[in-house]
Amino acid sequence: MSRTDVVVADNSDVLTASTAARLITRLVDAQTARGAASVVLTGGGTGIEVLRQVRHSPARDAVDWSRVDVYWGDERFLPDGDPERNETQAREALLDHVGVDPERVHPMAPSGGKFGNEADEAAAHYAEVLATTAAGDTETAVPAFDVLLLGIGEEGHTASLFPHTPYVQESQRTVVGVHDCPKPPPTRISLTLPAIRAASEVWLVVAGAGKAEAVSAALAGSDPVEIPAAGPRGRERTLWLLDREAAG
Ligand SMILES: O=C(O)[C@H](O)[C@@H](O)[C@H](O)[C@H](O)COP(=O)(O)O
Repeated sequence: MSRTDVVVADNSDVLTASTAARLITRLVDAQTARGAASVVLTGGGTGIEVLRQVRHSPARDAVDWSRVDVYWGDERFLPDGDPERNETQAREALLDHVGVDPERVHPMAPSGGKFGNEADEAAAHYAEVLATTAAGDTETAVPAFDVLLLGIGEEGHTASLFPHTPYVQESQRTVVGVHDCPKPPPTRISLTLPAIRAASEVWLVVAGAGKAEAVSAALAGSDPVEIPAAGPRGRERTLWLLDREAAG
């Protein structure tokens, strides 16, 4: 049975630094248990700052980065190398500074690449990548990610699943092309809730008073169609990592 925990840090600096320490420990524990670790990264300022904090942590290299499988929960569908891409920011913040195995880093496709400007095709391809690496891990053809990181927006979006959209209601596909996003850029790729729920642990890392209402609504068990951040849950654990402002 999955459990939900809420941990509140005094401020956003303590939140991101402590989340980085927790992530390092989670990855080391996974590698100790099964020889590898898998993490799903998020975009957004808070999520990227966590990666920067991992990079600067004295404990960073307790992780064998060559045995970490890296995925993304969502991506802005922009040209390769675009500074607004979550992949670009994650590489600058952490991945380019540790010894990850390029074969084990799985970015979502950029626009203008092999899928041109077809975000839906790029999304379908990422679903195939997940199914291939899942190897029967879970019933949803998605790897049993050790930890899946998420941020949330003030109106309750998470990953690129926004309120009252068909994407947050998707129950079959694991990855979708998302169009007309209210948060720029308008076209994205996102894991769906069934894919997110394949993770062993889901961590929602949230800072700032502007998010307090969405956090409160999600924790109160709102309908994910209204508050998508109410939808994610880990198979073993759902962890809300908040600063005091976001905790309300
Ligand atoms: O690509 C994105 O924009 C993210 O995946 C998005 O879900 C983000 O995590 C939240 O919007 C929080 O962003 P902030 O941490 O910048 O508020």
